[in-house]
Amino acid sequence: MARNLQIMVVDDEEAICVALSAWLTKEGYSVETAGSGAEALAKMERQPSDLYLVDYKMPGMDGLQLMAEIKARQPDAPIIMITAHGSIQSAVAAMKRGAIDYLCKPFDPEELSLLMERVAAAHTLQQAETAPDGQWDTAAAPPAWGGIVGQSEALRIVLEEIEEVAPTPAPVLITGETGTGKDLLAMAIHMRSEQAAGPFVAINCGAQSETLLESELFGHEKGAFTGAIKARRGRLEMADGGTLFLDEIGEISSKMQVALLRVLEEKKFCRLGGNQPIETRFRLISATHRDLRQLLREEQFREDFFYRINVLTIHIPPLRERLADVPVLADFFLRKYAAETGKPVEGLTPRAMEILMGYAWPGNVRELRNVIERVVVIARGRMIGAEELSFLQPPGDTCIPETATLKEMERRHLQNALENSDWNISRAAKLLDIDRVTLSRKMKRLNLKRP
Ligand SMILES: Nc1ncnc2c1ncn2[C@@H]1O[C@H](COP(=O)(O)OP(=O)(O)OP(=O)(O)O)[C@@H](O)[C@H]1O
Repeated sequence: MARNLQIMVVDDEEAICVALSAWLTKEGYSVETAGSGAEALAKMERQPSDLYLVDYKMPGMDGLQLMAEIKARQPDAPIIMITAHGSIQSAVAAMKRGAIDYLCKPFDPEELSLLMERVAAAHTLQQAETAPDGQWDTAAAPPAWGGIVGQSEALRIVLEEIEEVAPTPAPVLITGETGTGKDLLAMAIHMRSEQAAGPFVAINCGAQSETLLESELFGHEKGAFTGAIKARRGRLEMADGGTLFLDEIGEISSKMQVALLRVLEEKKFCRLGGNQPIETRFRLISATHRDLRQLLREEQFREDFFYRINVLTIHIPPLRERLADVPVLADFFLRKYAAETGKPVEGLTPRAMEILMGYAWPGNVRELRNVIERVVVIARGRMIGAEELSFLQPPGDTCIPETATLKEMERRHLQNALENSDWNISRAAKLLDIDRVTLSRKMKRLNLKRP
């Protein structure tokens, strides 16, 4: 995935520059390297970066001196100091002089990944906030919201609710159909919360088996189970001082609900295979596309856990109930994919837009994004016409009647994807942009079987 962040890595050890550059490039960032402070400043004159990763100990100009030089030229530039393992003093010195964080050598890829995501999110938000005009053009519109595009009244209300709940420490439950943007909303809450400077740690509870989820959340000690060759921190630990986002919370087992409830109440836990309590304090945000009250009635969800995670609720309506967002989202994705693919596509014809507005979007914004990506890739001219969107109007019996229930629509939609993939679950899941486990679960629930 291409990310909108230019990073400069400054280190006199070439191996570190090469390794960091390769890793960050793989993660989708644009990277430039410099072997000394002087080289970094020269490169910066030509092309300033959005983020600087600077080694503390370098011959000639050291990390702190370089940081002062960068700040003199680019006062708002975020700088992360690279320090040797265990060198807490240098990390503290760097933070005191304005570094936003520090990284210890050798690098923990997971930590690096989280740190970069946090910086990238802050950067997107800052860019949106300083953009001359956002998508919101009414006087009552909220300030720009990093990455959240829309102009409907329904979305405006949701964003207002976010402004209200974000600064409080209370757990938030975000509900809404799949693909409505719950992840983006969770991130927006984090960015406006007291923990904004801390980590935002997300985990999809529905995408993995219970054992894996448990070890991802709690971490484990060395030898806790076969294959645990070294100790590993879990997400509960990583989220300390920040936000823990539990996506697809409706999918977790009763046993896991009990375990998490205990952590939420005691604010401490033990890694798997360990007996040393570890303290952790985080803001909890959960999300689900399921009706948790229904799950409560069916006794598939615990009441105590439900009330614990559901102190504040934010509901994001499906796209078909906020059609005013469709044109701006379509335009946003069209520009994005045109820029990424280098295609000279400029817009949609009025008839094409009518088709988008008339479609039910069972997969919500994610589906709209995928549709636009697809039509940009196949586009021949500068405008996308109705014929390029004809696949949104399935012929004959696959046509979904206007009175269809959501469940029927979901079933038809999944069936279409499965038929288009010869009932290959991996391919269909990719087409639908969900994971295999979720698709298999949905198939079971909707009683969808290969004919
Ligand atoms: N208002 C929006 N503006 C821009 N992009 C959006 C918006 N809403 C959703 N998206 C994009 O649509 C895709 C799906 O959004 P997201 O993953 O947040 O949905 P979700 O509700 O969390 O889905 P799921 O329940 O499947 O996890 C993402 O690529 C996201 O960036």
